[in-house]
Amino acid sequence: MGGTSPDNKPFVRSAETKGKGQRYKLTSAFSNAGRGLFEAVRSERNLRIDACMAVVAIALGFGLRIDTPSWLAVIVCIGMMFALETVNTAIEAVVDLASPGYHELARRAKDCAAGAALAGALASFVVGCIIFIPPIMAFLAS
Ligand SMILES: Nc1ncnc2c1ncn2[C@@H]1O[C@H](COP(=O)(O)OP(=O)(O)OP(=O)(O)O)[C@@H](O)[C@H]1O
Repeated sequence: MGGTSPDNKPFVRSAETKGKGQRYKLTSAFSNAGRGLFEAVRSERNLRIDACMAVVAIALGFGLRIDTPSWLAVIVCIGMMFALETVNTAIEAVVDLASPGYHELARRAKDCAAGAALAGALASFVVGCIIFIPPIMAFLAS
């Protein structure tokens, strides 16, 4: 479709053909994005921890019958964490490609990407505390 890589693996769309108006099927775009998410979850411990936290939050949400605004906050936090960790994984891969050896800019890029994921995780933790602690306390007191 769009040429081959040096090791003969087909590009869905190469940088060369990108600007020439070549059609790119929506199904291919979804399949590549899904593969990226799957690979990130498989390779990144932090994403697997996020997935476990998401399952716990959803179970608590059903168990404690949280309201619609709380569900919206939980869903946004889960989506934000998966997005940030996946972008962090992408940045790590690009940095490793561009700078396999030590470089101060590589360090800064990776530290900033990790910092973004940490900021999202801290915000999600606070949101989780605000949503879940009051009903848990009420449940324990009853
Ligand atoms: N090429 C490099 N040059 C300079 N420092 C680097 C380089 N690669 C990694 N580092 C430093 O090592 C840290 C860990 O990098 P690594 O690639 O192991 O990420 P990681 O442990 O998978 O991070 P995360 O937990 O965010 O997924 C980076 O945050 C950075 O400070």
